[in-house]
Amino acid sequence: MTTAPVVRAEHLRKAYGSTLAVQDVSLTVERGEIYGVLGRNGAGKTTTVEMIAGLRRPDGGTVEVLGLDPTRDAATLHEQVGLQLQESALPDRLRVAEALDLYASFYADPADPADLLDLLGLAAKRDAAFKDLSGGQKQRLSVALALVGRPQLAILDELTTGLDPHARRETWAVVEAIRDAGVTIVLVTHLMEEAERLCDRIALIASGRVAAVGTLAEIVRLAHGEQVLHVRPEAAVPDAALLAALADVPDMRDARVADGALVVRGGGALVQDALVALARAGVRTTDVRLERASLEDAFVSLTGADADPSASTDADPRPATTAAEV
Ligand SMILES: Nc1ncnc2c1ncn2[C@@H]1O[C@H](COP(=O)(O)OP(=O)(O)OP(=O)(O)O)[C@@H](O)[C@H]1O
Repeated sequence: MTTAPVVRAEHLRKAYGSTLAVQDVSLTVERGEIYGVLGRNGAGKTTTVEMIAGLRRPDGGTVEVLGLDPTRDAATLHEQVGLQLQESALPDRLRVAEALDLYASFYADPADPADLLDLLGLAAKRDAAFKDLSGGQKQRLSVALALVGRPQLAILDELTTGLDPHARRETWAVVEAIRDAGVTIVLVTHLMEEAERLCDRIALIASGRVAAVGTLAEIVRLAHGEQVLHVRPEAAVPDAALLAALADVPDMRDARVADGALVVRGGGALVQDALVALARAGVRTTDVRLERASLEDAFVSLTGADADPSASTDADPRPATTAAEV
């Protein structure tokens, strides 16, 4: 098995007229991973993956997929790359099994449609017409169609947009099953929770550029350091006195008081150093809690974007205090 990356994109650029959709995107997708391309609507995610898929020719930069040029070697790559694009539609009356058989006929060595229907939980729907499928079932069928050519790479764009939380979770399980079957996946999403749940590595895209790339843990660390410490003083202490007590804590990036509790962010030996500094200042503490900074915090910090839950039109299973979308 080769260890060469499945996708290697360098300094990709693409404009539509005067709109510079992708300004400078470089990314490398390794074999076997689920690679997330995460960003707000209009950030340039779809344009990026369309260049990777060979559907658009870059204005600048280079892209290689499985060692080939997606535009020049489109015919060869068609057999190797499965593509599920946003809002794929099929004729209303086409039945699930018919659609799969039709797509299978495009390939020399297709997957067994029955196996795919099992994998995607659609076996009971094999005779259902496209128009009678639920949103989640339609999405899963579109994934099945992307996989029928037995691709090495599957590109899945906004796979769960518009699905309810239950259908979304089912679809996530399918993506994991596909990865476990050996397919490398590029997953375009604007859902934080989806990226957190599924992706081995993530490229955060903002305004046509890569704001950060890495594992979730790396991105969070890059943005905030590793730790967020919440401490509540036993007795009321003026805010200024609390903050003054922490003034010399090494590796502290931020400290603030909210509702009488201190929230301290930083790296290194933050917890120990902050608690010692408070003790030295005579502040007795209770309710000490350490929190992992979330991907959403990291996104806001790295891209300067304002995570605004009201911008969302999707059902979001998480509490309203956290924005699930970027
Ligand atoms: N065919 C097109 N013609 C003109 N402008 C386009 C076209 N496709 C995309 N754009 C513009 O390019 C920018 C990037 O769009 P793109 O679809 O790549 O972003 P995205 O991150 O995938 O967003 P979304 O999640 O909304 O699809 C946006 O400003 C968009 O309006």
